Amino acid sequence: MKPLDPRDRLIIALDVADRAAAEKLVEAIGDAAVFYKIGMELAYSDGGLALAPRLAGAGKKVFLDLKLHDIPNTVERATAQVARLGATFLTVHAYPQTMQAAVAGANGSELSILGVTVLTSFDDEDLIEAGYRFGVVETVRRRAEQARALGVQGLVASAAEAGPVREALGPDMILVTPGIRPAGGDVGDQKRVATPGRAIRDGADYLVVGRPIVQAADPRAAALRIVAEIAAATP
Ligand SMILES: O=C(O)c1cc(=O)[nH]c(=O)n1[C@@H]1O[C@H](COP(=O)(O)O)[C@@H](O)[C@H]1O
Repeated sequence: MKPLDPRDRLIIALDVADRAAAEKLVEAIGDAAVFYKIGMELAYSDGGLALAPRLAGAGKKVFLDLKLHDIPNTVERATAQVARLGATFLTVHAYPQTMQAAVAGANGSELSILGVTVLTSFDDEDLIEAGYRFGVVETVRRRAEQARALGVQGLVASAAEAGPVREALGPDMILVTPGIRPAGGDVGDQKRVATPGRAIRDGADYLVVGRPIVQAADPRAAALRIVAEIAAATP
């Protein structure tokens, strides 16, 4: 289950407005990557969600980043629907009720559930502002422990706290880290970022990269550079 080839560890976020733009990007990336994330922007566009079975049928891996969060009955039934789309990963917010329901909904399918711990655009102050009792590292660690106890397959967290998260998860759970920026890259709205090399060295299994590839003048070259950095950091 864990990726061995550096190329398999890069997940490219197809954060584009429509299916045609996404197809064009996948075509341009070619064999530089195999794993693609369909997030809210593309999923809610006309035919965006239908791209998941299309890509899976073409031999790509698909991460459906729908960040489900609702009452357990709704999450379980929605997850069972998503499980028919051929995706490898589905995100839900890492609340215990939500994670438990998603695991039940995916039961018996190929779909793995990833709990989104604390968004990488949040820092300690943002959590306090939102009414949380703990800062980022403690909140992520607690959610990691809850996810593990509930049999969730993996977590999404920033590479900035990958070390303590990996400790809480143990070696087998999947750790996916967005907020990846090549050294000196524009951070944008992200607050907890790390370079590809650091994320891998600190225990990430997969890196999610959007704008540094999607908005690059040459997305394939940008993807190849990140895969090379992953390879250089892989023991
Ligand atoms: O669930 C995610 O993938 C996610 C979680 C998180 O905490 N932070 C985060 O940035 N993401 C996603 O990862 C991608 C990061 O995009 P870039 O900042 O452009 O590389 C986006 O598609 C986000 O929706």
